[in-house]
Amino acid sequence: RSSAEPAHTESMTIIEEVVKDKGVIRRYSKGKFLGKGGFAKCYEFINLDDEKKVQAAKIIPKSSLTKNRARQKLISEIKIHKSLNHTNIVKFQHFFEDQENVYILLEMCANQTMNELIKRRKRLTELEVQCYLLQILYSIKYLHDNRVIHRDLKLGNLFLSDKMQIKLGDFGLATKLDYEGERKRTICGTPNYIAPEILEAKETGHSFEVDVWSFGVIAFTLLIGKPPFETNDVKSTYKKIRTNDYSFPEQIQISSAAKNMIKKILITDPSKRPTVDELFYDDFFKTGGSIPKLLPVSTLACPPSAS
Ligand SMILES: COc1cc(C(=O)NC2CCN(C)CC2)ccc1Nc1cc2c(cn1)c(C)nn2-c1cc(Cl)cc(CCC(N)=O)c1
Repeated sequence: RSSAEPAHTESMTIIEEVVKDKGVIRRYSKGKFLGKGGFAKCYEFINLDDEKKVQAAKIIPKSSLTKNRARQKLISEIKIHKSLNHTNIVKFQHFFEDQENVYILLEMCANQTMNELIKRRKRLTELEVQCYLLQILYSIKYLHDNRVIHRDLKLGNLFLSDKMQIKLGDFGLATKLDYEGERKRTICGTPNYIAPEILEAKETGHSFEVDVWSFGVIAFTLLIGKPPFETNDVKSTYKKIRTNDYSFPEQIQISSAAKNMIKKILITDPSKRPTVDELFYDDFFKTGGSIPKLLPVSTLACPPSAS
């Protein structure tokens, strides 16, 4: 600390207006509040020493890290996320701490998450779903090829960049297998689109197939407008997942290719589900025309065809 700075200011505020990262003397200006997740709060951070670069700062108060489990979870999230590098995965840019907080600086995704998109649009056209699902498949393939299981794939973790590219984020429940064939047996935190084998805590454990299950739930939600097992209480939702109790609403027309893909994925027995590599060749992605790499920003508000 420079002598000019009185010592007591650091203890008075929780998140200072200009936060200093002592490690490399970087200064950030705290911008608007973007939202929260668990104990973390997310703010826009403008990097005062790097052409005003804007980043998403996930800020975790140290007061929430007193329990060892919460600390281990954060350490695991940082360790796994730091090691990843893929265009459809949120870039982990930097992390540092001060007396009050841990700061994780992440790639800014200016068009929020697919949660907000679905809230605005109700449901998407099949062309849009093909475009988004392909990008999500690329991100999951990259994770699985690197022996990482995300374990909490959901619309709220699928961010949209300013160019409308999908960026998978939030590795708080992710795990890295130590060897091929390893099966995980425990998970903490409530994944939203949870696979039945995790619910049953099968002695056979769980693995990559849980991400494929969540991918199927995401596909259903984007096409229909709400998740397949949704009820108004968690216990009933878990029962529907365990008994594979879901159906396609009559009043919503979706192609048989879309229905068949979802039916192939939402299978209780994980060994019967397709792998990510197999899903790239599913009929749902075999369209006469080509699938756009990116959609126009206008589709945040209305379908692409209505141009
Ligand atoms: C400009 O960029 C954003 C804007 C907004 C936004 O407009 N949020 C409004 C804020 C005001 N309230 C009333 C409505 C939502 C939301 C997210 C933005 N970008 C944005 C947010 C981001 C990231 C990248 N980019 C990453 C990575 N992690 N997080 C992150 C982290 C946490 Cl802990 C919580 C949230 C909010 C919940 C959520 N899942 O969106 C987000």
